Amino acid sequence: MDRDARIFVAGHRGLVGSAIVRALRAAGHTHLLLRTRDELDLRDPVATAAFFEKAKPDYVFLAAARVGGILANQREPADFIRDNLQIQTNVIHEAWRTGVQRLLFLGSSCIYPRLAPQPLREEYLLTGPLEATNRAYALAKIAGIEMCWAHNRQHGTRFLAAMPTNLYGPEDNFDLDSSHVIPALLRKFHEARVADAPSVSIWGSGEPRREFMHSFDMAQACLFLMNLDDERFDGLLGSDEALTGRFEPPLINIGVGADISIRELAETIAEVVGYDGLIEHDRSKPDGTPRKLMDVSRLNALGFRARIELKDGLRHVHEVVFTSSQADPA
Ligand SMILES: NC(=O)C1=CN([C@@H]2O[C@H](COP(=O)(O)OP(=O)(O)OC[C@H]3O[C@@H](n4cnc5c(N)ncnc54)[C@H](OP(=O)(O)O)[C@@H]3O)[C@@H](O)[C@H]2O)C=CC1
Ligand SMILES: C[C@H]1O[C@H](OP(=O)(O)OP(=O)(O)OC[C@H]2O[C@@H](n3cnc4c(=O)[nH]c(N)nc43)[C@H](O)[C@@H]2O)[C@@H](O)[C@@H](O)C1=O
Repeated sequence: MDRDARIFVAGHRGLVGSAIVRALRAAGHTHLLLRTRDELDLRDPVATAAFFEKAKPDYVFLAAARVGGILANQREPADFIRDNLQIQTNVIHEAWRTGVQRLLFLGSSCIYPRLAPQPLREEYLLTGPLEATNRAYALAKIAGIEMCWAHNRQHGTRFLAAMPTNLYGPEDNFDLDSSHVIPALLRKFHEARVADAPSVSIWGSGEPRREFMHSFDMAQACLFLMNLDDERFDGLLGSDEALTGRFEPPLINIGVGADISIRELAETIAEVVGYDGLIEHDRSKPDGTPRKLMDVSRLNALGFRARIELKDGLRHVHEVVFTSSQADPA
């Protein structure tokens, strides 16, 4: 991407979008196109079309979505499938119509079957039943992958779908009902330490395993992919199965390649925060998928590796969010 390229970061105030904006600015990009949801609701096809016609982006990072943790996904499946289908349909369609050079669509590791072999390889897409707690969200994301693929096949576009593992970082959602596990536990343990509370309750059995990546590394991976030379980028764009006989969607996993149990995560967060009380389990809350470990060999083979160790990343987020330090995680 040239430094003066017109780059639309959809969802630029979110966890991932804000990290992408920081990474783009650090790399010297000056022509960033940024709109809040109030300025441009991407569920609205007319407003989205008008924006693309006027702003004419060269590149699009599609990090706008309805996002939430296990409970939000379970309680509001209609909102999750509707908003995400609408946002991605409008953005992908307009990106094709207005001649965007490259688009990066962000999906999620929950697109893979609930009981897929581990680590999760890109080829496991559509090979089995999905996890019930986030099936609506996952199906919207799968539709997004197919939309990128269909546009590449029919229109020769260069739209790539990246599937990140579970993410965390400074601009996360820290609401205890709707957030993901890391922001929830950072807040719960921090508040318990301040209040000198005897115990902290975590959801589920603590046995599920998850892989976590800091939003700094996630943003670096996104820029790395969008900056690949044509030969390597085009090599990720999938083939036409009807012609080649091979199932090759335009799909690449983003992750760190290592996971831990939720119980171990809770113990690590307690240590980072300095809390030494008891950890209890609220078994009325769902566990979700037993394990989601990404196979990141395709990304690694291209030359990208995540840099931030989980404990360092947790310390960074705790400092920035709960002690107002502006430390750089890398
Ligand atoms: N967080 C995670 O653990 C993971 C996230 N992902 C994916 O990464 C991407 C980014 O997620 P994340 O940064 O965590 O999400 P956030 O919830 O932090 O941010 C979402 C962003 O999307 C914008 N947005 C939401 N709805 C609309 C809309 N209707 N019109 C315009 N903008 C909208 C929000 O805008 P505003 O700020 O103006 O409200 C916000 O900036 C998503 O595609 C998500 O599925 C994938 C795997 C894991
Ligand atoms: C990224 C991914 O995120 C979602 O899936 P998830 O990985 O299951 O998300 P989660 O981070 O909310 O939970 C991870 C694990 O942690 C446990 N857990 C313990 N205590 C708390 C707790 O206090 N809050 C939360 N949220 N979880 C807790 C929780 O019970 C679960 O076992 C998808 O819906 C979908 O959005 C998606 O793609």
